[in-house]
Amino acid sequence: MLEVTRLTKAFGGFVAVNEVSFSVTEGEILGLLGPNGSGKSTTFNCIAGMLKPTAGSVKLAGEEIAGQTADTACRKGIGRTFQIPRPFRGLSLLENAVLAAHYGNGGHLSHDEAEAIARDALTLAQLPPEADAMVGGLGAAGLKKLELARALATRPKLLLADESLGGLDATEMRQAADMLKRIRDERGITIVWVEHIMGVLLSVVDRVVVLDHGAVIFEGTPREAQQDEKVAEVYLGPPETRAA
Ligand SMILES: Nc1ncnc2c1ncn2[C@@H]1O[C@H](COP(=O)(O)OP(=O)(O)OP(=O)(O)O)[C@@H](O)[C@H]1O
Repeated sequence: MLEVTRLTKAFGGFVAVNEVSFSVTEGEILGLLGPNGSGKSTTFNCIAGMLKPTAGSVKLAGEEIAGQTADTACRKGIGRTFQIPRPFRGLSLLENAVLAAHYGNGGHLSHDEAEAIARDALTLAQLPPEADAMVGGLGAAGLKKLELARALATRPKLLLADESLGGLDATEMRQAADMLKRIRDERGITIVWVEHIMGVLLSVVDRVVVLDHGAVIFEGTPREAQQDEKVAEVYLGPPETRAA
């Protein structure tokens, strides 16, 4: 469904993403991992149309989408969440999701259609779909859920989830991971999930791609990732510096 080939993004002379290639099959959950600054968000932003790649190809269902704008990517079926949620705080949860539904569908929906999609997205994200539920009362976990609901309301085929666990406690992380799995299992939405921590992600994803310094250093199953020396080095440092 998604084919990223030799994707490269340079900022001036600095190459943040260097010939990154990976593919995602329909219905899969792929974990895109790597330490801070390894190029995960830049890769994401090139796929979602927030950044124009310097070189390389991004194909969605066989169609080249590299260099297209974010709204084109969204209308072609790529939904994304952001690391730092920025909802419209003066609006209700439902109004936030309705706006996302209109945006993701090119403004072609009637109000009733957009509202039905928005309520469904809020319910899927385990948020109250009632018209009077406001953003103000949400904590970190609630804001992450709203971020997810807004992305779901665009009716994506491919969901790019950016650091869905940031700022959550252990229980909330487990719930967030289970929610992404349920979204894939129940709706068949393909997911690329970016995190800098491995933790609970490994129990949910089908496959893992690990970036370091802008390049792919590992691709395989979660079990293989846990046993891979290069992955351990990136996360834990060289063997001689690790605690016994
Ligand atoms: N607009 C930009 N201009 C210059 N350098 C940038 C820009 N965006 C990102 N970078 C640099 O590119 C590198 C990769 O950044 P990126 O945000 O993609 O990493 P990341 O893996 O997502 O990190 P994190 O886990 O902290 O979000 C970093 O060194 C970062 O400083």
